[in-house]
Amino acid sequence: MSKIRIYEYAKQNNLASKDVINFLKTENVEVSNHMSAISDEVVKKLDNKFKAKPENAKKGQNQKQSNNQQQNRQKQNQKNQSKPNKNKKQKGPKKNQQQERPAAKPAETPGKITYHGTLTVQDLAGKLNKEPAELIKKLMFLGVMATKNQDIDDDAIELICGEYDVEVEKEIILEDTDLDKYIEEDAEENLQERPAVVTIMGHVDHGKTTLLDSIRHTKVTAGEAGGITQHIGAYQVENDGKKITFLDTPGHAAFTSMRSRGAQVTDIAILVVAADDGVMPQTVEAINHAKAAEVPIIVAVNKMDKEGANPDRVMQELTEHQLIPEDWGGNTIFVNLSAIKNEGIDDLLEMILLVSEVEELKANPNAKAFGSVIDAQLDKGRGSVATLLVQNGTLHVGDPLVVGSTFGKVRAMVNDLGNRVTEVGPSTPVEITGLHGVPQAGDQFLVFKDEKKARQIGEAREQKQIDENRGTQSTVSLDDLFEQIKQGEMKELNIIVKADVQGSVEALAASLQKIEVEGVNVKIIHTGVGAITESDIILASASKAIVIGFNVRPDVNAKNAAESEKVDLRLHRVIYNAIEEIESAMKGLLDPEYQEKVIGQAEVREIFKVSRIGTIAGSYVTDGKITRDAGVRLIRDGVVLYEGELQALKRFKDDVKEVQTNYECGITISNFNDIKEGDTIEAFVMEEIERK
Ligand SMILES: Nc1nc2c(ncn2[C@@H]2O[C@H](COP(=O)(O)OP(=O)(O)OP(=O)(O)O)[C@@H](O)[C@H]2O)c(=O)[nH]1
Repeated sequence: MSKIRIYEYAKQNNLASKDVINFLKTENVEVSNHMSAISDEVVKKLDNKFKAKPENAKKGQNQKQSNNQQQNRQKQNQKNQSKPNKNKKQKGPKKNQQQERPAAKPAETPGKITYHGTLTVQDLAGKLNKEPAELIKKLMFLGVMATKNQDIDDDAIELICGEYDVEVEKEIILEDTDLDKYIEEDAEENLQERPAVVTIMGHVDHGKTTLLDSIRHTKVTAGEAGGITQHIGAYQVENDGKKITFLDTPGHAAFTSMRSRGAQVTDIAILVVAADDGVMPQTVEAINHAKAAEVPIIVAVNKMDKEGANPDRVMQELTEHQLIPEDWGGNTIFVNLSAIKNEGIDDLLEMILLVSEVEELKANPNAKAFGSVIDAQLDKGRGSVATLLVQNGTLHVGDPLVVGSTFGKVRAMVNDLGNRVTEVGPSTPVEITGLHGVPQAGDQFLVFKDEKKARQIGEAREQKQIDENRGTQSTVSLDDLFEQIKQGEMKELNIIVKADVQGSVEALAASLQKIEVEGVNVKIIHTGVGAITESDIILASASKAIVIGFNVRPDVNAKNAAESEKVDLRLHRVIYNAIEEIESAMKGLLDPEYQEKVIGQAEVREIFKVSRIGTIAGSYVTDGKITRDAGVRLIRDGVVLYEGELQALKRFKDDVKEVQTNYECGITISNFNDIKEGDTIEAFVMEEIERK
């Protein structure tokens, strides 16, 4: 791809950069200034405009002697070109194209046209060198009623072009779809303090929802007229004249799934632990999720009103996870409270404000707004409704914006109290309407100066999303690990370890942690006993981690999630192999020639014991197929009990080569008889894969 910049092109062709930029704008090519690089395609466009016809701009001198007549024509052409450029600002791009045309030579129908975004009838007429009226008539015959300035859809454009035998291509600018590129950096002096955004996490039933409600009721109802709060996915409260924003969906799964989409909205995590119950598995998960996101944790020891409440035990248990109270020489804040009795709520809010201060949370309220989607859905009456959290800048009604892979213009805004508002500043949640599509929680949004640009980028992002969904690029994969390490892109390799028993988890994690290759070491971000779950995969995706399963399998949801999130999942039955694989991958020594591929699964429905043969598993193929020469694994409750070979595969009495989905079969496994009803038999083959 050419990396010529506009000013270079202009210089080479004796043109003013401004004229080049103006022309590109009439062609809907996005350029910001004379330093912008332009693609080959755009250069071609410019050549067509500035070189082909006039051919004078740079060669005027030489041609002077050769042909006077031609020169006159050139002058004429030049005039025609410069005229529209001069008054471009007042008249807009579409008129320019029109104005140019009458002076041009008899208009020829082009062989091919390209466009991006949408076209009005007039735009299309211009591109085809036809009169808009002619197109309007043709459209009418095709059953499309449109006026000159109306946008026509892609199908209609194609139909019209077909009528004229013109090839048509819709261009999507895939470069520059990254919203980060458009975020302007804020000067330090423009930054002001902003409210903290808080997420509440913790084990099931430890009181997350009750705490959220309690904070809302004690704080919101007090000051606000009416006091009926809307559930828009987040709310704000005031304490000591300072605001705090709470995300309304408690739990680390939501938190991390947002993070996996690029949204890091939480500034502080409140870890709720019931004083009578202590640290439970999901408490640990929540800690790991918060740590992976590098978010400070405040511990809320809840249910202090209960009889068995034992806050000391909670503290004790949490020290094992490096959350050490200040009293014991650590730096984790613990607040004892009772959500149900509204006790200790003020203390908690005070502590949140304290941590906010330490974190120096700041934003520029005068910038163009950007932030994240908290929640979004399609409403029957209102169309796409999205709750956005403004993270920087101020969002106004009427602002054009790109949100995830969609775009629009803020039509109306409603805050968490159900009031209509016209503008909202940093750390404020607000529900908006006016988007063309429904974004996803965790998507980022950014306000643009004009609607057209928002639309172009929104459409390009949508296209990119579609392409990416088709693609197979993984987040972090052992296959390209070495490349990433070599390029210095990776400092730490994040790993999640799941195994059948705690002993294996610990052994594996300890060995993995010792690996260090070229300054890159392994960081175990989460461990657990049991099958690999969707939550593990989401955490892996958000943290760019690899998941290692030792004697365990992913459950169905996890398997699907790993596929869609492109998380590299490695399953092992020998600890040494797991360690060696990681080490080799980091050293670039991974032998990628063979890879295991699961080809099918069968459910064991009935057991027949035949003394001569052993246990025959009367099975039903639920997925893929089972083949005679495949390797097999016996899985019970997500745990691999045995891995080996098939001894026999039968349909009724006959030996068969393979059995497809939805068929029954009899399976015997070589040297293994401990098969039970409800077990799963998984068939796999070793497949040769292409080396990168
Ligand atoms: N005694 C007492 N009970 C509480 C307190 N806080 C919550 N509970 C009770 O604990 C139970 C669970 O509370 P929730 O707020 O639903 O817990 P949660 O963590 O949101 O639970 P999930 O949404 O299922 O994860 C409910 O019956 C609450 O009434 C408290 O401070 N004291």
